[in-house]
This record gives sequence, C-alpha cells and structure tokens, in this order.
Amino acid sequence: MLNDIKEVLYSEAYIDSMVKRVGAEISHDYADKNLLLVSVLKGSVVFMADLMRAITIPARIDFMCVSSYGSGTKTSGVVKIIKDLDINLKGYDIVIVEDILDSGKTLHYLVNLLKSREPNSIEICTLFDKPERREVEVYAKYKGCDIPDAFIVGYGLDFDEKYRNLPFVGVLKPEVYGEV
Ligand SMILES: O=P(O)(O)OC[C@H]1O[C@H](OP(=O)(O)OP(=O)(O)O)[C@H](O)[C@@H]1O
Ligand SMILES: Nc1nc2[nH]cnc2c(=O)[nH]1
Ligand SMILES: [Mg+2]
Repeated sequence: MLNDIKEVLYSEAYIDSMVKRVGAEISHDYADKNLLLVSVLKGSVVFMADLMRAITIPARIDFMCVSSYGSGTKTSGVVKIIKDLDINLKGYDIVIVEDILDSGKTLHYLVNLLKSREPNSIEICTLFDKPERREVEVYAKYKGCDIPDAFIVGYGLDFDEKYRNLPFVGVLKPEVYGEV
C-alpha cells in the first residue's frame, strides 16, 4: 500500500492540529445548542471519530452512508443514499461532518435533504475543501484547510475503496489511478 503513494500532503500531526482547532470552534459555537453531528460515510469515518473526541461539549451522533464516486476519481453526479439517518432531526442543531468538499454535489444534495426535515439549524464541517472544483454552491462554516486540485487518499478517503486506512493524506502514483 505505501508503495503506491507518490507524495504525503498532510501528515498525521498536521491533520491532528486541524481536527483539534475545528473541534474547539464547534465546542465554542454550540455550547448552548442541541448539537447533532451527522457523519457522511464512508469517507468521514476517520475524521468523525477524531473530531467527536476533540469536541468538549455534549454532542449526539448519527450516520448516513452516501456514494457518488464509485470506483473512479470522477463524480457520477448522482448521490445514492445507501443508509439514511436514524434520528428525527426536529429540534437539533446539525453539523454535517464530511472528509472532503469537491464538486459540492454531495453536500448540496444532503443539505437540501436534511433541511426539508426541519432541524433548528444546519452547518457543514469538512476537513478538506477544493474550492477550484466547485460545480454547485456550498458553504462550509467549519473547515480544516483548502487543498489543490488533486485526487487525495488516506484518513478515510479512498480510491476504489482502498487506502482509507492510511493515517496520513497523500496522492497516489499516476500508474495506480490508471488501473481503474
Ligand atoms: O463534492 P463532491 O464532488 O460530491 O465529492 C465529495 C464526496 O465524495 C466522496 O464520497 P464518495 O462518493 O467517494 O463515497 P465514500 O465517502 O464512500 O468514499 C467524499 O467522501 C464526499 O462525500
Ligand atoms: N478519495 C477521494 N474522494 C474524493 N471525492 C471527491 N474528491 C475526492 C478526492 O480528492 N479523493
Ligand atoms: Mg469515495
């Protein structure tokens, strides 16, 4: 697996510092609210696990599983719901937890869907953002960092369902992307 990595872009230590900062921001802003963290699987699994432990105020959690990339590096544009939430959103202040904001299609779709369920409020928290790639408008109030236009893997992010378990984030050698 490590042989497939061309370059490490974000180290474990750097990711940890971003997660702690974002966790502190959410803890500050939601101290007197009814926080529900909604993790968008599978990509956000690692970020969610770390972020929820960096949040120091009471928080509930729930999970959705959606997919639009399949096995490649291009969005299909169609967001498929694989597992919906279990919790009724009325009365909650939702923070959607995502690993990456790219074309924006996944979060645009999810924000509209969850808004229709009438929560108190809804905001987005994403670890990575590629603003240059945006196709539909999405606003993320909480963000780890902006990144250049490259297909990244690790820390939950996959290529063809692999590399999610890398503890850092990097880019693969071009010949690996070429295989699918
Ligand atoms: O802004 P977008 O262009 O919509 O891309 C972002 C989405 O793409 C990835 O999910 P993917 O569909 O690959 O599913 P996964 O989380 O299971 O990897 C990622 O986890 C985001 O949810
Ligand atoms: N693994 C991965 N999934 C994505 N989905 C949208 N953008 C990306 C990306 O850069 N990497
Ligand atoms: Mg994916």
